Amino acid sequence: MRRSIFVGFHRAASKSLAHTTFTNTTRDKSFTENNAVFFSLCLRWFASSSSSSSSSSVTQREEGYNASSGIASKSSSSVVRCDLRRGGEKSASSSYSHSTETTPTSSGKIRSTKIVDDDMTEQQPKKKNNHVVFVLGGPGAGKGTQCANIVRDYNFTHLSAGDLLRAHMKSGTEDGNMVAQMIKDGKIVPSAVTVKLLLNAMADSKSNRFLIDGFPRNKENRDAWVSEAGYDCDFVLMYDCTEEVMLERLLGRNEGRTDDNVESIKKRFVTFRESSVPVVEFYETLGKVRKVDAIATPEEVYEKTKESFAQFE
Ligand SMILES: Nc1ncnc2c1ncn2[C@@H]1O[C@H](COP(=O)(O)OP(=O)(O)O)[C@@H](O)[C@H]1O
Ligand SMILES: Nc1ccn([C@H]2C[C@H](O)[C@@H](COP(=O)(O)OP(=O)(O)O)O2)c(=O)n1
Repeated sequence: MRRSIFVGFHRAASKSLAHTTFTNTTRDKSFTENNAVFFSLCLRWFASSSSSSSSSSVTQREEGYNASSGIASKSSSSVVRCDLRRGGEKSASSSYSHSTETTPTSSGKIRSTKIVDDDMTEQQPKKKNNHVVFVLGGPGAGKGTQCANIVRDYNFTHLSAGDLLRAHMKSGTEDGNMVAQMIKDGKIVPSAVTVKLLLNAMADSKSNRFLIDGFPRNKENRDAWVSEAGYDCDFVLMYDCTEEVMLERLLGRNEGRTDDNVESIKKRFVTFRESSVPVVEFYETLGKVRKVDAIATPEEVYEKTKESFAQFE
């Protein structure tokens, strides 16, 4: 904890230095004066924080996150940004435009992986104490089938991203038509559309346990979720299945879907391999993936699934 606070302190100091350097016209004089004042303030701060016990520091920080104070949201966005950079994705600023002064600068100085992961867990506030489980797996792996069992036994609300998108495509709007074409082509619909549908559905629900099925389909989906929802999932339930088995299941599904034909299915498999597998791998680096072998009878798959829900009994 002390180390985390110190890293924040160090970062704020670096940022202040950078700011001073680039904005002062009478650079040398002002630089020296500003930094003398700044470091004197820092020394005072450090002396006072050293005198308080470490347990009270922990309590204060935890309380800060729960209360969603300004300080808490600063720390939180700062940490998520580090994580994004580690994943080598798009620039943090484009994804988190609500960021504040404590956001890491472009100097790219990032904390160690261990500390980032600890902070991910500590700092993401859970809105309304929501529990969110992302359910992933290839097309036809059996996600929807197993979600129905979990809903029955563990009091979860099931939100299928695919179902929400299919309802949306029937709206007849331009947006809906675009979604229809993308689904037929096995493509992933822009995250803004999907995340909005999911968050609206959650807002309409009184539940605080959500199974979000078929989401996030790619890293962009995941980043948009964290940005908009403000928190990550509890864990990812991943149904592992071969394409051969999935193809056979999809061709026998018979739900009248526009994408359950050989041509669309092949495209969906490619999309799954190229976009969805990497997001599962990303969550593996966070230790959040619970894999279930999906090549068995539905009952056997469910027996394995239940192991991940013991905490919800
Ligand atoms: N373990 C299983 N064994 C055999 N068939 C299954 C199994 N799980 C699901 N199915 C069937 O496979 C098809 C696809 O399952 P579904 O749950 O809709 O997959 P997903 O939601 O992952 O696309 C459905 O017709 C379903 O009844
Ligand atoms: N997060 C998501 C989830 C689904 N979609 C689109 C693209 C998918 O091929 C279709 C169908 O998804 P759905 O989860 O219902 O079905 P499958 O797992 O492919 O059987 O919806 C999306 O664009 N983004």
